[in-house]
Amino acid sequence: MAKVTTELGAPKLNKVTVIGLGLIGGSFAKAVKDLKLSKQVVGLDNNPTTQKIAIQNQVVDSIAENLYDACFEADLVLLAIPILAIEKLLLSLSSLNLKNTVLTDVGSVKGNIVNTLTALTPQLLPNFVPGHPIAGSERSGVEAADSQLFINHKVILTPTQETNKQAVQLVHLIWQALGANVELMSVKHHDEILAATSHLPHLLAFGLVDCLAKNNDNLDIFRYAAGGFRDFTRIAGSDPTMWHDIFLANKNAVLAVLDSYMEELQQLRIAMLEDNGSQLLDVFTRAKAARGHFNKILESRANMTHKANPVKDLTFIAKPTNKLSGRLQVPGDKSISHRSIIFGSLAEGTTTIEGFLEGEDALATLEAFKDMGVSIEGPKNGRVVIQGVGLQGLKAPTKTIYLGNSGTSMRLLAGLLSAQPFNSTLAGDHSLSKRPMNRVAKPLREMGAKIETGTEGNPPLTIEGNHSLKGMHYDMPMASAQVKSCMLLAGMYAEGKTSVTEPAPTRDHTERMLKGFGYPLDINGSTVTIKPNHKLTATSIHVPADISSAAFFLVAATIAEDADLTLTHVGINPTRTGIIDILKLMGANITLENQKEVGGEPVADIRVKSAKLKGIAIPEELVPLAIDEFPVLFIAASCAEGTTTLTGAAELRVKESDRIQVMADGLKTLGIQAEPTPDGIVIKGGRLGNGEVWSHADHRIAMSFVVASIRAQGEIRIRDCDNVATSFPNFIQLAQQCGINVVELK
Ligand SMILES: O=C(O)C1=C[C@@H](OP(=O)(O)O)[C@@H](O)[C@H](O)C1
Ligand SMILES: C=C(OP(=O)(O)O)C(=O)O
Repeated sequence: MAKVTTELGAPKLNKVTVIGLGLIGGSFAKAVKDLKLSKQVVGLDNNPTTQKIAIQNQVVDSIAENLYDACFEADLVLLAIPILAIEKLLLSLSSLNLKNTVLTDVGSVKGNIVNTLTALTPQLLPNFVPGHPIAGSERSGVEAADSQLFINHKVILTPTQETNKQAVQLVHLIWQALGANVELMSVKHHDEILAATSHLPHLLAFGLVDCLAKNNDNLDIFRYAAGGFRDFTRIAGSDPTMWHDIFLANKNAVLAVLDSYMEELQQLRIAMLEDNGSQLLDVFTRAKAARGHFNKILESRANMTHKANPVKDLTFIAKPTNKLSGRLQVPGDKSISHRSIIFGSLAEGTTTIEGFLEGEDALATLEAFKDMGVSIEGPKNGRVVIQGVGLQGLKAPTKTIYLGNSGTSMRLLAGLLSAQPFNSTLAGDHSLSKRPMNRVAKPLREMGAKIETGTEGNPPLTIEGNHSLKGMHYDMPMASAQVKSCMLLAGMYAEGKTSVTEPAPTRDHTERMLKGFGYPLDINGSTVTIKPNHKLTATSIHVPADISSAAFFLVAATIAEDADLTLTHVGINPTRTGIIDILKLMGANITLENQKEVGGEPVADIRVKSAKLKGIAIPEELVPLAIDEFPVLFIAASCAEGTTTLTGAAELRVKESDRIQVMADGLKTLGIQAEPTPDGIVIKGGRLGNGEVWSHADHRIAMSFVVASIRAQGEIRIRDCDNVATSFPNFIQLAQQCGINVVELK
């Protein structure tokens, strides 16, 4: 098998062959050729006109005379012919003795190909990587070949247990080099998803156009047809032969989704017949909300065109200032907001939440539960009302659950969904798609869960339902409240007891909230134990202001020359107050006023005044208690006299960005000596200069550099700030309100 050169992540091959030079085959060949991924690119197509155009348009280097020549010593052969023709081709290929050649295809149905391989040509199975680029268009033919066709499109690979891992890696890398986002999936799951999202809509479009065209008045119908008709039937212009093949090959999955669609139409028909407006309204409102969510997914995919061609690139311009004052209430706690939705949905009865964070991360969790059939009203001014469905009441989501930028949503949901009687897929944005998920997948698998991750243990997560879990004891290798919470959620459904021991205390909101919902659990030192067969009873929740958001103002007021600022009603759960302890060790002037307990969580008003800071060695035991606050603590360290050293914080490298490296880069740009180490950083206090820094789409980095501007010598331009909305949507307004000199560049 060809040696894959991973330099720049792109393979270097000797010979790539494409059989079938239509739009997809031609575009693949042209892209491989343009990017010089192979010394030769050979095409095979039995249409002489296609052969001519392929050479003329430099889609391939040469056209082979026959299958043998085409495949001889090829490293990779891509089969891009109609699905039903593949069977015959596989039989011919099996007689060629293709020892080291990797085969892959582009068909939009995978089951029939894998069945044929298994039944008729099992010797091809190890080197055959079934694939499907989702990049079709109603254009067709080699003349439409476009080497950019796959950029930012998904390619799904559905290797079987027999598929050779190196073969999968080669195909993965080559698609990646063509700009595609590669995902792995089981064959069955792929075919069901495609039946619903692509095949059914095509069937409907073909059917509607045919039905109207048969009508005597069709001329008038087409003449007056408006945008709705055009939008809905665009895909009826697709290649009839190709679609004929697809429907026959994926018959069962399409019939299943067609039946449920026909039932839905039947119900809509009855609702109209019976003048049941409220039912119509219900369906349309639900559909509109779902479509709105889908738009967000599309938008965020578009955002993945990031860096080279950012669709949005929110820039903050921040300038020095001296005086900060006033009373601010920052938005609700993100960790508690996530958990309020999760437990409210799983409870029996109606849960009301006040102070919910209306940021994108917490809203992603909220949407996920709506996708699973939970009725949730709001948020409206921080108020959310959830009609809980009970521990066994979630419904199968009809599509991939999209969790945007939110690691907490994905890791907590992984535990819950592993124990459900239905399949689910969890996906996220560009940043979340790179974050480690084996930390939850591994222990969940030990409990009996069936989870697939991306090749590097990253999202998407594909979770197979209907596997009963067994309780276990888990000694967590890292201090992570997300892993702990994931295990506790799975433990509510597992047979026997599930216990988790953490290496250092982490935020305990899950434990507190479980108790608040009346679910028993046992906490003994660093070990939490949970058992199944209890229930959650609806309650009301008051989410305190997020100390992780307040942190920006705690540092801002400390480093400003003339500051006296109060942050009201902030959660001061002792597993979250590392920021206060660390700042105080550095010499900050922080006092807690008005302390009380609200809904099981301690809160206080935090008053902070200007102070002269000194560098310290940050005690390692405080690291998990301030884990999200380090970017802004690095700004405090830059303004301190002397050196601040952080160790034991390698976790910072796997957050929304590598927070050690990204902060070090930004601080260096501003003239501060900041030396990253594998598990921390060494920062020498100095004068913050001015310049342009990049947040790498990390909300906390963006806000931290706004804080830095207070003591800068001039203007700081902070790029890539859109994600501030994930945790702190009104950050700029509150910053301006207390005197920070910052604006969004429009
Ligand atoms: O459980 C939670 O709500 C969180 C736990 C922490 O992550 P880890 O568990 O990965 O440390 C933290 O960084 C994150 O912002 C929120
Ligand atoms: C790490 C964070 O969140 P999450 O892991 O939920 O993406 C954060 O908010 O800093």
